[in-house]
Amino acid sequence: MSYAIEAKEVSVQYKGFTAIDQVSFQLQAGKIHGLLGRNGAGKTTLLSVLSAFRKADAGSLIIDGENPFENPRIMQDTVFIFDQQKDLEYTYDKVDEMLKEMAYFRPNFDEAYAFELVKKFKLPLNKKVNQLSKGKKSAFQAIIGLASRAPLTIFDEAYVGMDAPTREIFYKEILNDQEVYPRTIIFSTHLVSEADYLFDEVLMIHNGKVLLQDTNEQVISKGFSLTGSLEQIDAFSKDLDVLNSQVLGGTKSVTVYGELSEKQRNAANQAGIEIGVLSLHDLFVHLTKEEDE
Ligand SMILES: Nc1ncnc2c1ncn2[C@@H]1O[C@H](COP(=O)(O)OP(=O)(O)OP(=O)(O)O)[C@@H](O)[C@H]1O
Repeated sequence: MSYAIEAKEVSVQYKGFTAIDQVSFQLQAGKIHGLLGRNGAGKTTLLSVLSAFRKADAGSLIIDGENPFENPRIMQDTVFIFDQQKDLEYTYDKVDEMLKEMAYFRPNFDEAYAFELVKKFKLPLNKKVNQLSKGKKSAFQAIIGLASRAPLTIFDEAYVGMDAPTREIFYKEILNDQEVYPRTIIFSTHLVSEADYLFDEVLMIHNGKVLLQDTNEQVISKGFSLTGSLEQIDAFSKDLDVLNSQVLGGTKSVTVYGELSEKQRNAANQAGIEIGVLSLHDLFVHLTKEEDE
């Protein structure tokens, strides 16, 4: 089971400051959506609306055909995992006790899978949750998020404190379990380069607005770099959407957002201009660059 989401002109304000500014998008059910945005872009605010933690100030939000706010069915089927290090300081139950209790709150919670994950993440079962290290607390949260198998599963920078090998286990588990038990997953992150292979679709936000939304494949296909002599690149790129440029001696390299026609590609090849691919990380960095950076 997985939920589709449709947001229309959703806005959220904090005392007059617009954190989410009339955003509209659709998230397809059963896909992994990467939510990318810089610090303060509005990711957590948006996710707290999608998980019905807070009500939008304007616009409409429909999840699986209904408004999720104060909606017991949708709320029970939504899991929102975020960095709860502070709250977990006051959780005195042991890891195994907590995991056993989860089945009362989460209709699809798979206890056997949760304990399998405990082994993979090497969590000490009989330690109290508040005594876990930072990374293990995040792993504990990730286990709840995964084993809940909720139709709408939201991970908001849920990897905080996990070391690189642990994050790798987390990412692989998302992919593997999603394949067997498809659900709608939204995964917000700054660590774009290491997590980009997870995403079916990408929603990029900037200053509270949607910058782009497309399949991961489409987004990546729209970015490329051109490298050649300064004069050649200047001439070739004058009508292109250049995001960034670098000059090294007589060589110039530009990052471009858009698509090259077959004719342009042939012309570039003939002129000896090198066409390179860009990663989602490169595009994210270039597309969200501020004027003074
Ligand atoms: N409770 C609040 N009161 C006032 N402003 C807030 C509040 N929470 C968030 N904001 C502001 O709203 C904007 C969006 O914040 P949000 O936490 O949603 O961003 P984010 O993309 O999750 O950032 P980060 O990547 O740094 O976690 C920021 O400018 C932030 O300062």
